[in-house]
Amino acid sequence: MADNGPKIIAALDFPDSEQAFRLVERLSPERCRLKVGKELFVRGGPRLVEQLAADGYDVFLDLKFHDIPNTVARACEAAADLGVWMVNLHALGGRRMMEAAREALDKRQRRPLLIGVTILTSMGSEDLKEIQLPEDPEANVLHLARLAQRAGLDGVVCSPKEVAGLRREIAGEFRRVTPGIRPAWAATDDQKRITTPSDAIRLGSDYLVIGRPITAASDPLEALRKIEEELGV
Ligand SMILES: O=C(O)c1cc(=O)[nH]c(=O)n1[C@@H]1O[C@H](COP(=O)(O)O)[C@@H](O)[C@H]1O
Repeated sequence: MADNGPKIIAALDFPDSEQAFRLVERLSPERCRLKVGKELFVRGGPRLVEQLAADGYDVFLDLKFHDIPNTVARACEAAADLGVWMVNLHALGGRRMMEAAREALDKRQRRPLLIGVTILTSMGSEDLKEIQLPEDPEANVLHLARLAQRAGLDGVVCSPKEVAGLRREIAGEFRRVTPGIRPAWAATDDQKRITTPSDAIRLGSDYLVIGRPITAASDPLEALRKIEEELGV
């Protein structure tokens, strides 16, 4: 369901704006989209997000909102004011929370894509058992994705491992945004449900969120180039 733009979303998980901009100034909006998550947002603030958007980048503001419906709806409006392309919330916040966010964004002329995080890609069966959720990650992802679609969301974040099931079960225009991407040459880190970039595309991911394989590489641009080569772009 992705548009024709780049499928790679580079996660700018840097401790400060300077480091983020050092990489960004060597990229281009035609090459990748950018994700600003909690670490960089808390350090760099909304102005950094506005700057990236003004530079022509599609910005995914990844703050994973999870709160009462009113709070999340207002936070989504604030995100939209920054001119971001995509914003996310935790589907585990429930249907009413997701609906409130969608309704708030619907009042606007132009709105970001609203995406629900299902089960974090860092979680495996043991982690789910501990919090008394069904142990099968895919069953949880499918359930939460159906709920998200009914609440009017534009898609979900999940691992590429669950994408094939989502394609079978959920019809229509529903984006599948997948972190948990690890080229064969990269470390797994704290991620549990992972695939390579090419497998993620083959399985049907619309967008690949990639952080440390690029940002922690000794040569981030070379790492990105190798990923593009693997994807044939
Ligand atoms: O919403 C996200 O972007 C997200 C959801 C999820 O389930 N797992 C996940 O890793 N992410 C984010 O995707 C990025 C993955 O980074 P790396 O593991 O370094 O490639 C991080 O910025 C995470 O915050």
